[in-house]
Amino acid sequence: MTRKELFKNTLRKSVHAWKLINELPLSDDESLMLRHFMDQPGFLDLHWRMFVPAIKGQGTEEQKQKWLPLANKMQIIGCYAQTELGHGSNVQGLETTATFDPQTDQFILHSPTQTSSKWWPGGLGKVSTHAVIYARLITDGKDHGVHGFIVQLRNMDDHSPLPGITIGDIGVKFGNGAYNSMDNGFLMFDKFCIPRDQMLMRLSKVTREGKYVPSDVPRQLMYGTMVSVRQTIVSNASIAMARAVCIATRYSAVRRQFGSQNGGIETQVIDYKTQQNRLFPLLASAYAFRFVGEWLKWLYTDVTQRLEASDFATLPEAHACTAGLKSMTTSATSDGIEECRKLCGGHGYLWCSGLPELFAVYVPACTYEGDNVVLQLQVARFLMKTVSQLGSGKAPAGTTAYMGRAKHLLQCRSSIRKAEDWLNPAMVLETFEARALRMAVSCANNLSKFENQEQGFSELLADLVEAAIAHCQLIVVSKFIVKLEGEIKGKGVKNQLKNLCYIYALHLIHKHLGDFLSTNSITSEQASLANHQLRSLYTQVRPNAVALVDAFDYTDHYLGSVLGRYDGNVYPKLFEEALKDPLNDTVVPDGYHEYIRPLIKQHLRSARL
Ligand SMILES: CC/C=C\C/C=C\C/C=C\C/C=C\C/C=C\C/C=C/C(=O)SCCNC(=O)CCNC(=O)[C@H](O)C(C)(C)COP(=O)(O)OP(=O)(O)OC[C@H]1O[C@@H](n2cnc3c(N)ncnc32)[C@H](O)[C@@H]1OP(=O)(O)O
Ligand SMILES: Cc1cc2nc3c(=O)[nH]c(=O)nc-3n(C[C@H](O)[C@H](O)[C@H](O)COP(=O)(O)OP(=O)(O)OC[C@H]3O[C@@H](n4cnc5c(N)ncnc54)[C@H](O)[C@@H]3O)c2cc1C
Repeated sequence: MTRKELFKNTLRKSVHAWKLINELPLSDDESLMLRHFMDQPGFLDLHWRMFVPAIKGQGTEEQKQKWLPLANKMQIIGCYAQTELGHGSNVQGLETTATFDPQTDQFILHSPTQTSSKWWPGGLGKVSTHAVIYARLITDGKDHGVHGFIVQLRNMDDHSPLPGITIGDIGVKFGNGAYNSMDNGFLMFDKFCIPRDQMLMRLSKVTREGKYVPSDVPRQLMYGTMVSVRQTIVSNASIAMARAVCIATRYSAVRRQFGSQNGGIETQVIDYKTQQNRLFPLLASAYAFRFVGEWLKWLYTDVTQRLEASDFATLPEAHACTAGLKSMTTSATSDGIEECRKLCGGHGYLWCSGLPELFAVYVPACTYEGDNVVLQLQVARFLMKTVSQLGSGKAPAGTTAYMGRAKHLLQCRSSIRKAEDWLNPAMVLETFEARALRMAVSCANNLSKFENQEQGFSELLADLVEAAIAHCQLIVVSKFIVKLEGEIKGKGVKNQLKNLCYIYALHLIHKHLGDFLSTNSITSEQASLANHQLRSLYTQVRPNAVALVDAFDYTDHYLGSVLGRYDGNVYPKLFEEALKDPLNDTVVPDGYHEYIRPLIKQHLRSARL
């Protein structure tokens, strides 16, 4: 499809999905599922996942009563317009202004520079009638920082931009189809006026007289919509990873190379330990991310309930967990999808393998909802704060509770003696805790050598990110272990999940061996034992690998991959796909007479053939 066709077709699908949701009707969870199977980024994502939650989270009761019924019936379509051409990560650096005019009781929205243009918001370019706009609030010449506003962008009769608004699509993005179904947009305001009651005023207010009334709740609640989406992105990472792994595992069982004896069949590539060493940790990650996603959903629900009761104590942890896990799981999944493409050899590079499109549509997850490095630095700040409070009498809680055992974890030596000891959950956990704590404490010690903490922080950024990743990996491993300790129906299933849990943990040790050795969390002998155990786990997973990906229950239609077909009938179908290519419509290609024939003829003449 051309870009225009792709965009229009996605509009068609989105509106059809919305019709089904109402007609059947579907519950909220079912509606999310339907969107998932629609399987293309589109304006519904931003309307439901960001515009509506932003109003719910930051609007007053009156604002919710006014706007939510319209949004819930999709009589208005909204998006979330925060990022600007010049500023994305640095939200406090946004330039768009919203200046209160007491004479008209209005805010004047203005884009003072080119870099202040909104740039990137999905659904903004061509579809949205409304947006939640983030702009600097100015009253009486004073800048109060960034706040949210509900703004109508387009005329409700003919969809034209309202006077004072310039709006459009930012152009083609990575990949052929991928994210190009979405109208990520730009937007500029030229002194555009909105009524005062369209500032989202649950957190802070501007009175009729133009007085700014700050809230008595943390201003970070303004970032709540991002926290909510980051949480869902973790579960989505599992879905995308599982999809790539399903394709690569099924195909690795079909594909044979070398090893034929006396004219017999060749070896299935899934039997090579190198293939297993690349594939099975990704299979394990798909399960691990699913379980940590379930836990994160619980954490998010818990913090939401606490916030409603004005208990803000767990907000920093919820922010650190959603930011860190969003970052860690999306980076691992993007890398994992690419690894799965390589695991499928040359055929993985074919569009019909389903992997190139999956990669192209998935990889921006490392950037949207917060650049992955920037987000890990938020985790690092949280860790440094926690370390600095050790010994102050304030016991670390939640995911940093292990830091409360700092004295032990800083000096303990792993008691792993034989390979099977690596199947002991307490020993594995302690290894990850020791490594995470020691990396965090080492950063804190190095920071303390700087007179200026912020300067020290900038100097140590790379180490801080590594410490944050170590903490996030510990969370994933520990939540996998907790899952195993809970109720899992079926002993066989539990055994399989145990294998995957240890593959996940031991492979991380192998991959980040430098961290584990340099922090003396394990010895090089213990590292060898971990490798030995890993190989044995691969052997145990091998006979069940295909069943473990079938368990994801993806249809062939959803996978969209010739290589990942459930029936394994890969080669005939590759031919069928090839023959569908427009280049094969004719035997002699268009251009032959124009370019190939004259070239050949010229050579034939000169060679006197
Ligand atoms: C085939 C498949 C197809 C599709 C895929 C399927 C499904 C998709 C699934 C889900 C996707 C859903 C939606 C669509 C996807 C994309 C849409 C994308 C939308 C966007 O990208 S919106 C824009 C997002 N932008 C960002 O994330 C910006 C990142 N920057 C920030 O968040 C902050 O500015 C930053 C960097 C965290 C903080 O900057 P700064 O240091 O300047 O901090 P502040 O001074 O502002 O605050 C300091 C203080 O506040 C704490 N804090 C920061 N953030 C939060 C927070 N969110 N909650 C709580 N607390 C927070 C921070 O720790 C500091 O605390 P301290 O003072 O140290 O105690
Ligand atoms: C597909 C897609 C959809 C999007 N949808 C929306 C949307 O609906 N609404 C919306 O408002 N926005 C949206 N965005 C924008 C997105 O949120 C931002 O792109 C994202 O937050 C990153 O910001 P940036 O582009 O400014 O990156 P930058 O911050 O410019 O990052 C560039 C580089 O600088 C590094 N860097 C930046 N700051 C630091 C630091 N402090 N320390 C160390 N390194 C740093 C980063 O790691 C990165 O390597 C979308 C983006 C994409 C790609």
